[in-house]
Amino acid sequence: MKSNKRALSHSTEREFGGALGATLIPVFLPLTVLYLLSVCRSPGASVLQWPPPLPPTAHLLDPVAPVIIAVWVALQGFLYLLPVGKVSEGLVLRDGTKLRYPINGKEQQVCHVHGVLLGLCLWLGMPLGYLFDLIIPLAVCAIATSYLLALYLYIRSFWAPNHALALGGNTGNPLYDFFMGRELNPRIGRFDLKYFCELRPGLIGWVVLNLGMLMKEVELRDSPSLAMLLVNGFQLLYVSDALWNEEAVLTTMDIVHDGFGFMLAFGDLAWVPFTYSLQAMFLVVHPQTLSPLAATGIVLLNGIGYYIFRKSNSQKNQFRRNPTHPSVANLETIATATGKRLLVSGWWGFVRHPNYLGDILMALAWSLPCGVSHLLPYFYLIYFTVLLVHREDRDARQCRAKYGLAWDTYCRRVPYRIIPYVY
Ligand SMILES: NC(=O)C1=CN([C@@H]2O[C@H](COP(=O)(O)OP(=O)(O)OC[C@H]3O[C@@H](n4cnc5c(N)ncnc54)[C@H](OP(=O)(O)O)[C@@H]3O)[C@@H](O)[C@H]2O)C=CC1
Ligand SMILES: CC(C)=CCC[C@@H](C)[C@H]1CC=C2C3=C(CC[C@@]21C)[C@@]1(C)CC[C@H](O)C(C)(C)[C@@H]1CC3
Repeated sequence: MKSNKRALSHSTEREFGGALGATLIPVFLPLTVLYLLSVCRSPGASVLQWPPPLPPTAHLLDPVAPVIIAVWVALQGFLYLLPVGKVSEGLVLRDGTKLRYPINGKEQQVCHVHGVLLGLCLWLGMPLGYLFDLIIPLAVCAIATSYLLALYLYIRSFWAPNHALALGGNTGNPLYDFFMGRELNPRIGRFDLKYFCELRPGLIGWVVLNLGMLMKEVELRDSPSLAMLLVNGFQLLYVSDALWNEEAVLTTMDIVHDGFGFMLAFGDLAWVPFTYSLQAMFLVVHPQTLSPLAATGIVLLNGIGYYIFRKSNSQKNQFRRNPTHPSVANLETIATATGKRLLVSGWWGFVRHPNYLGDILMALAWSLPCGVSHLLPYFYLIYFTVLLVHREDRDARQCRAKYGLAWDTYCRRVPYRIIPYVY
C-alpha cells in the first residue's frame, strides 16, 4: 500500500471538481436518474415542475427487480465468457505487457440482442412492457449494484501491484479515488470487469429497456408509433455498432486511461440504461405523430451522424493498430517524440474530434422524433454535449502531456475541436 502511494504520488491533478465533485456527484447523479424517470412518466413531463413528481418510497422497491438484474448480469457474464470469436490484445500497459480480451460481441449480437433475450422473455410469458412499470425499482437496484461494485473495486485495489493502478485515481483522498477508480483493469481471473461493464449489461440493457417501452406502447395503443420505431431503430444501430466494433473500445480513454471506480461503474450500469432510454419511455406516455417528411429528415440526420462517427472512429483505430494499412497509409501525419504519429488529414484533419461530431448529430436525431414540445427528450443531447466537451478537454490535456510540441502543432493545423468553424 505504502509503495503504491509513493510511486504514484505525482497524480495530484484532480478532475470533475476534485474531492468536492467526487463527493457530490455520487449522490446527485443517482438522484437525477430517479428524478428524470419520475418526470418522464408524469403527464406534464416538465423537468421544471414544482413540486417534482417523486415516486412514493413504497414504489422505489420491488422484489422482482433484483432478481431481474441478477439474472441479466449473470446471463451477460455467461455470454461474455463463451469461447466463441477471437481474443484480441489491448494496448501496451505500463509494465510492458498487454492484456487479452475476448472479442465475441459480433458473433453473439444477432442472437444476443435480437433473439435469445427477447425470445426467452416471451417464452417465459413475461410481457416486456412490464419493464415500463418496473423501471424505477430496476433503476434503484442498478444504482445499488454500482455502489457495491465500486466499493468492491476500491477495496480490492489495495492488493493490486503498482503498475496496475490508474495514474488519475490514486491521490490518497479516499472519496476522490473511490470515484475515479484506483485500479486500471481489475480482473477476476480472465474476466475483465471494466471491459465487461462498458459494453455488456448496461449497453445491451438499454436496448432491452427500449424494446420494453415499444411493447408497452403496443399494449396501450395496439401498434408501435413511427417515432418509437425510429428511436428504437437508431439506438439499436448504435449499440449493435458498439458490439460489432467491440475491439475499438480497447483504445478508448475509459479502457486505456481511466481507473474503474464509481464513475464508470455507475455510468455503465445505471446511467446508460436508465437515462439513455428516456426518449422511448417519453413516447409511451407522450405519443407523437411524425410526418413522413420529418421522419425522412431525421433518418437522414442519423445516417450522416452515424457515417461520420463510424468512419472517423474506424480510421483512427486502423491507424493506431496498423499505420501501414492501405486505407490509412497515404494520410498526412506528424511525428511525435513518443514514436507515435498524429493524423492531420482525413477525418482527424477535419476537426480534432470528428467522432464526437457524428455522435452529437445522432443524439439530435434520437431526440427529434419526440417533438419539440418538451425539454426532457433533449436531456441526452444536452448532457452528452456537456460530457463530450469536458471529455475533449480532458483528452487534450492528456495528449498535450503525452505529445508536447507535436500536439500544439496538431492544434494549429486543425484549429476546431468538434464543430468546424464553431468550436
Ligand atoms: N454514447 C456515449 O455515452 C459516449 C460515447 N463516446 C464515444 O466514444 C468514442 C470514443 O471516444 P473517446 O474514448 O473519448 O476518445 P477518442 O476515440 O476520440 O480518442 C482520443 C484519442 O485518440 C488519439 N488521437 C487524438 N487525435 C489523434 C490524431 N489526430 N491522430 C491519431 N490519434 C489521435 C489520442 O490517443 P493516442 O494518441 O494515445 O492513441 C487521443 O487520446 C467517440 O466516438 C465518442 O463519441 C464517448 C463517451 C460517451
Ligand atoms: C454521468 C456519468 C456517470 C458519466 C460516465 C460516463 C459514461 C456513461 C460514458 C463514458 C464513456 C462511455 C462510452 C460509451 C457509453 C457511455 C460511457 C460508459 C460507449 C460504450 C457507447 C457506445 C459507443 O459505440 C462506444 C463504444 C464508442 C462508447 C465508449 C465510451
